Amino acid sequence: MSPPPRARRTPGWLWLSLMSFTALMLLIAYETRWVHPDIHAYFSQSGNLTGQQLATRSREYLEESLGILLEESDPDAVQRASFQIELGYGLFDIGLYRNEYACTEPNLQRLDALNDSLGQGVVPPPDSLSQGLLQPIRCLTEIEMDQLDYRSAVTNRFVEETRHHQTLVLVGSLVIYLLGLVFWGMHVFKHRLADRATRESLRWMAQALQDPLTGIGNRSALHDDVLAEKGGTMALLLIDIDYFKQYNDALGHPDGDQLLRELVALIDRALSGKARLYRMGGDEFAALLPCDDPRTLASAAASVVEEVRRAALPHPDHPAGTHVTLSVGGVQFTAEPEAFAAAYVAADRALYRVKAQGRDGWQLGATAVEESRYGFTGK
Ligand SMILES: Nc1nc2c(ncn2[C@@H]2O[C@H](COP(=O)(O)OP(=O)(O)OP(=O)(O)O)[C@@H](O)[C@H]2O)c(=O)[nH]1
Repeated sequence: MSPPPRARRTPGWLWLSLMSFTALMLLIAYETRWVHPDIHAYFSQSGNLTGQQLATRSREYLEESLGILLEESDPDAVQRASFQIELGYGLFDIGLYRNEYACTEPNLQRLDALNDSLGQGVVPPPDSLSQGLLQPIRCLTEIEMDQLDYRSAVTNRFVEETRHHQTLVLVGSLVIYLLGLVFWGMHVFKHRLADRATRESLRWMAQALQDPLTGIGNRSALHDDVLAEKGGTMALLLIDIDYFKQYNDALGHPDGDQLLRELVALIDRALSGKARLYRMGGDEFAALLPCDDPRTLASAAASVVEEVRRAALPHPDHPAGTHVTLSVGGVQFTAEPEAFAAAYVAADRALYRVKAQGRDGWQLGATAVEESRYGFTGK
């Protein structure tokens, strides 16, 4: 049998937002760490002569040699001029100039020829001297200008590209940031929805266990609470109003409802707030309280009956008196599902024994206590 297909997990909004913010951080790191060295490398040219700088220096050597030859003609000056021309030649004779500037080759030849004749001690007349040096100087000047133009064009392009790049980074950061915020908002929204659903479920669950008229627990709540007490020794009292039908008939159902609420408060007071109360339906209540001793059970049952007697709530149509009375059946039991079921039957029987014997009293269930030993019944 093939295993069931695994449910595909989609990343939640929280993860999406965290991923967006991580992407944003990476983008910023890229911008500050990777781009910066590029800019630095481009603008920092210390130690490297550029195409323009070589041409400038070469031209300066040639101009110097021209100045020497025009002013002096002694052999020493000629030698110095020849040396300057050689230096200028060396800086002029590079691949970049030869490949890209047509004037380079013929002017290098002119310099060669001039230097040859200077080497033989022959200083050309001023006209041809000017030709021999001025032409290369002019060529070098053109190269300088062109290289300057080239450099500013490259710089402009680089600045433009950098600006474009920065705009992209800015827009990208903004988009990622906004996406992150949206994802985060979705996460918070979803979280709130889940919270609300949980609160709603808890409210429904609480309502499902509550009697809406009196606000105390209902029959299901009693079962749940008994299960929660697992193994504990408890007392269960079943409490029924005597002649409630007549009360309703005489005073109306709203007054009947009010009596139900008042009795809850009285029963609670009788048991000193130590019992949990439940409405089992109609005019029947239950009380659940911890009870290690049958005497506690008897005194709890008696207290409930006494408290209502003391309250002397008028009952205009009570066949046997003038005030509201209660019948109570009690039992002690161990909080286990089966023991509880038996205890409930025993308490119910005890209650009906009270009813059968004229009401307004209490009895304890035989399964829980040895009636013969304690004889706990009360009028
Ligand atoms: N006002 C009101 N009456 C209710 C409510 N639920 C049940 N009752 C009434 O409670 C009465 C219970 O009547 P019975 O079961 O005959 O009990 P009883 O009249 O108290 O008689 P005994 O228990 O034998 O003393 C009925 O008349 C129901 O209409 C409720 O929520 N509000």
